[in-house]
This record gives sequence, C-alpha cells and structure tokens, in this order.
Amino acid sequence: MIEVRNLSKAYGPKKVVDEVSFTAEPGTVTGFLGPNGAGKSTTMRLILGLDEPTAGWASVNGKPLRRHKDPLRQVGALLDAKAVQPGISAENHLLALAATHGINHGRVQEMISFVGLESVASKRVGGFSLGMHQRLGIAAALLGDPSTVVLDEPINGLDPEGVLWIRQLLRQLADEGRTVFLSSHLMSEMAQTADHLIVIGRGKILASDTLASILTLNRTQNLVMVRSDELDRLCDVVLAEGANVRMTSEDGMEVDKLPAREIARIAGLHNIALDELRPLRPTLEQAYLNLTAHESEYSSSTYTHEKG
Ligand SMILES: Nc1ncnc2c1ncn2[C@@H]1O[C@H](COP(=O)(O)OP(=O)(O)OP(=O)(O)O)[C@@H](O)[C@H]1O
Repeated sequence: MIEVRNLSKAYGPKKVVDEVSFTAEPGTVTGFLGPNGAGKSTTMRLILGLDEPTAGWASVNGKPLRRHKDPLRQVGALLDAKAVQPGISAENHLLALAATHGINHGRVQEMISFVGLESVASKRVGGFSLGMHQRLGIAAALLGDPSTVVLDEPINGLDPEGVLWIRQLLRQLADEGRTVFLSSHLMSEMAQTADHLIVIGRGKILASDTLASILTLNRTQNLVMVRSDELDRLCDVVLAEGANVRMTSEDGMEVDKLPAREIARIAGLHNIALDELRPLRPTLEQAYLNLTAHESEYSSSTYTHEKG
C-alpha cells in the first residue's frame, strides 16, 4: 500500500507538488494521470525516498521506504528505464541488484526470461532500444517479488505486443494482491488498465476516483452519432432546436445537446429516415481535458505561418 499525506515539494518559489494526499490500495491498479510537468515523477520520487519533501509524508507498506531494511522486496520501481550503466550487461545489472538483497542467481535468470531478454542478456545495455530498456527495468522492479510496484510511464517505447504484455502483467500483479501504481499520459492506456485514477495538474490533485465516476462526473458533452441519407436536412432541423453538430463523414455527424430520443422525434416529425442513432460513451480524453483545462503547464496553440 502507498499512502501520501499533504505531500509538498517546492523548487525555489515554485510548488511542483502541492499538498497531495491519496492512497494506492493493494489489489488495485492505480493510474496517475496528468499533463507534462504536472508533478507525477516528482511525487513518485518522493514516495521512493529519492527526494526530500518540503512538507508532508509518503509511506510504502506502512512506513517511509527509507526505513525499510529490504526496499527491493517492498517496492519494485521503474522510473527512468535508461538510467542504467551503458557498459554493463543486462544480466550483470540484475545480478548486482540481486546481490544487495541476497536474491539468488536463479531468480535473475527467471526474470530475464520472463521479460523476454534471454537472447541479449549478455549484451551491453548501452546498445538497447527504449523498449528493451523498459523490459530490463520491469525485470529489475520485479526481482525482489515486491508487494508494491511503482512504474513511471512503463509503456513508453514498447511495441503493441509489449503494451499488451504490460497491461496483462499489471492486471496479474494487482490480482495477486499487490499495489500497482503507474503514471502515464496515455489516456486510452489508462482507461484500459487502471481501476482507480488519480488526476494531477500543476502539483494538485484534481480528481481521485474510479474510472467510471471520473467519466460520469466530468462529462461535458452528450454526443450522439447520427447517420442518414438526408443529413443536410437533418442538420438544419437539429441546429434549429439548439444542438451543436460536427460532421464526421458524408452521411454521418455527431450531435451534442440533444438526447437521442429527441433527435429521433425531430427526424420523425420531418420525415427524415435515420440509418444510425447511437449515444456515444464519454471518453477519458474528454473528462481529462475538462479536468486539466486550466492546469497544463505547457499547452499548445494553433500553428500559424510566419508573417512576411
Ligand atoms: N530538480 C528540479 N529542479 C527544479 N525544478 C524541477 C526539478 N524536478 C522537477 N522540476 C519541475 O517540477 C515540475 C514537475 O515535474 P515532473 O517531472 O514531476 O512532472 P511530470 O508530471 O512527471 O511531467 P512529464 O509527464 O513531463 O514527465 C516541472 O515544472 C519540472 O520542471
């Protein structure tokens, strides 16, 4: 279990983690989601005792990680997959880590084959791709069979097969009763992987809830997909009723602000046949954009050409 209470970290006058409190429970995949610079990595570093908080505290399995005698068995962490000595082999990297905790050679071999790195185990890590680094990082994180796992952007650089593998692995770890805490800014990934979501923006927690509740509470649109051969006419009549529309194809559009039943009624009234009428489920992307609308440290604007 991870407990974080009123945790703050300031660099100079800037509070990059601001009074953050949450609990990541055993048996649950907890996703930590937020825009670039929101404070995700800093919070993770504070949990792992790699940085000193300005205020507040974080504990892993009941006490600060630094006070545990066997940290590798308490928490398996993957923060920066590339932060491995480039001249060392994958196997020697894991053996060195294992030696600090009396973990045997067999476990190292087991983890190497578990992450699929057998064929390159004796190769220098410096030549590894990002995806191979990630796999090595996962092997290192799981070496001590920890009850809590903390992973910062674990699917970065992985191919689709690797992404699926991580997703299944995280589920398995949680089902075994472990605490799984991972960050990502890939919303589709979080929507598929996390049971509980914590959304952070500019160092503050914006939401902490189940995925379903976050989707419901932050629903900003009630979109309905409509297809018809008489789309132009239908468009005019729903616009007249106060709806917003967005054309998605030659015969299809998304309608906002009118429920499906009302669209059907209006179409019937004007003798317009419908080929499809389907309420769209709210997406995490929608909810997230709503939550973080004012909380991005770096936000983009529309690209404009240089004015001559
Ligand atoms: N050592 C440091 N000194 C000064 N500022 C820092 C330091 N580490 C992080 N920051 C700042 O703290 C803020 C939060 O950074 P952090 O890396 O925690 O964000 P993040 O949510 O993990 O972002 P990303 O998704 O881009 O990795 C950023 O503005 C960053 O520039």
